[in-house]
Amino acid sequence: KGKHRLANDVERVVQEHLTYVREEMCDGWDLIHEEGKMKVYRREVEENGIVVDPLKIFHSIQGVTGHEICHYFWEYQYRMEWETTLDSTKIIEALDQDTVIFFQMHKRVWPTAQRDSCFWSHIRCISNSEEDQPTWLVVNYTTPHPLAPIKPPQVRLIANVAMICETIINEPPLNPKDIKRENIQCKLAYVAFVNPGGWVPSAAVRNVAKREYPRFLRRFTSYVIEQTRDKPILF
Ligand SMILES: O=S(=O)(CCO)c1ccc(-c2ccc(C3CCCC3)c([C@H]3C[C@H]3c3ccccn3)c2)cc1
Repeated sequence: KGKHRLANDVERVVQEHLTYVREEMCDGWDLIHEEGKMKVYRREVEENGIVVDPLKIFHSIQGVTGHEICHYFWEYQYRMEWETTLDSTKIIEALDQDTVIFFQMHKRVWPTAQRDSCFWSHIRCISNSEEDQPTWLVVNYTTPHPLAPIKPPQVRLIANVAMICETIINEPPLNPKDIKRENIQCKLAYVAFVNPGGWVPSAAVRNVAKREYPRFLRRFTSYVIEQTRDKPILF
């Protein structure tokens, strides 16, 4: 199938994330939260007085693959089952079988105005050298769309989010068919650049982010563990 109108944007943003995710976690990143294998880092950044703190979360989940994490993160039909911060979500356009455009209404976070978001969402498998498992990723990136007009007082979020996953197979058995869920784990890096799109009280957004990102990742990963428990492993 031919290239769609946003194919070049998708390629550029995916490559940026792949380059960026490997960046050292030292300069200017604060470890703001740790629970189990989850480490949450943040940089404090303001643009024109608006908090746009980049956020990076590293996590390792036992018993699921990177493909399964990305599948449940990208697919529309599961979203309202793990996303607790949305009033609604819908696909307004499909660009190809791996790239769709979402329009979402986010729950209002007092005292801020309600946010909505319109972003393309792309899922991709990157097979590196054949002996390792492939890397799976999802990128959500804000884009304008005629079916998602800005409707004040709602404020349009500007989001650039990536979920990048590796699958580790511990003590691989001779026959890959014998791999069990207790032998696999997913190492994920979640990166979020979210600009609230309009004035918000810095302290309020920083507190909400510090609480909500770990909560969302905890809930999302538990959801994937539940959904995949009795299913064949999706590599
Ligand atoms: O991973 S995704 O792509 C999943 C797609 O559904 C994603 C996740 C989170 C957001 C988001 C949206 C709004 C806010 C703020 C801005 C002013 C008022 C709300 C925040 C900040 C506050 C942090 C936060 C983190 C997680 C959940 C909710 N709140 C984050 C957007 C997309």
